[in-house]
Amino acid sequence: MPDDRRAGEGGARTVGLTKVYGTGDTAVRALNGVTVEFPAERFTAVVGPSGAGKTTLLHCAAGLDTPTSGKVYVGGTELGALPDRALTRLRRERVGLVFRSDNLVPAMTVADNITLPLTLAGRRPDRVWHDLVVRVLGLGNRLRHRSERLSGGQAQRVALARALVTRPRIVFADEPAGDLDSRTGAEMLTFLRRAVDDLGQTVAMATHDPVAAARADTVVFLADGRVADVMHRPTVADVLDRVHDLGGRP
Ligand SMILES: Nc1ncnc2c1ncn2[C@@H]1O[C@H](COP(=O)(O)OP(=O)(O)OP(=O)(O)O)[C@@H](O)[C@H]1O
Repeated sequence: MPDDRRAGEGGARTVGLTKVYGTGDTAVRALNGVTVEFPAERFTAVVGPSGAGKTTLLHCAAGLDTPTSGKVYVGGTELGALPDRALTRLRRERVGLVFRSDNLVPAMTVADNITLPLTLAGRRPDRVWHDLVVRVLGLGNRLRHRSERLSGGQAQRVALARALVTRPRIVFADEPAGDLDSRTGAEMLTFLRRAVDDLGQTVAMATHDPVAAARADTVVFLADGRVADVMHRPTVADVLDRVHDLGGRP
């Protein structure tokens, strides 16, 4: 589903991003000059050991957290230059989020959970796009189910559909398979791939898992808040080797 506007303006990128939590002796430099590209219509994984800054990077890139310095662009728009209301709107309409154990509203149907971001924004779904997302994610026969009856893997797929329904510029996924067993986790990664390959979406995913990372088109290695390496067309063995070279387990 690529469109020219999307291809022309790119997915998202950060330039010299720094994030310091706290002050004085207790200050933690979670990001230290991170320049990274999440190209349009590509699947990018961010890998690194615990505390490397993966979640902080995704949160800053998604406009959920404010960097201490540096810039974030979603499409052609610089987030730091936006007034609050415009930032809220961009976050709602241009960014999709999928987190570990994502919270669906349990008493609502799958259908209503998927369209929730649009309902909150007072918008109607684009039916053609909505139906395509539902079909590609294999949720067509679940739409009337109550969300509390879903398995963990199904719930994550609904969370992905909810992230995609606004047709965002980019979907940020933080350990989206982290709470799933390995088979269901692998399925979730297949659906993230489909979001890119079949729907022309852009995905940025943080993970500890080299097997998950190898499903991406590009892997960005983070260590101590810095980009340590970027690998294109990764294999599991290459990711494992690189993680080992960088001095640790992912
Ligand atoms: N709200 C916060 N206040 C203070 N320090 C924080 C906060 N959030 C994160 N940090 C610190 O920033 C650093 C980076 O954390 P972050 O959660 O981004 O890493 P991560 O790579 O996602 O780790 P994990 O894989 O364990 O989730 C860590 O040292 C963490 O303790």
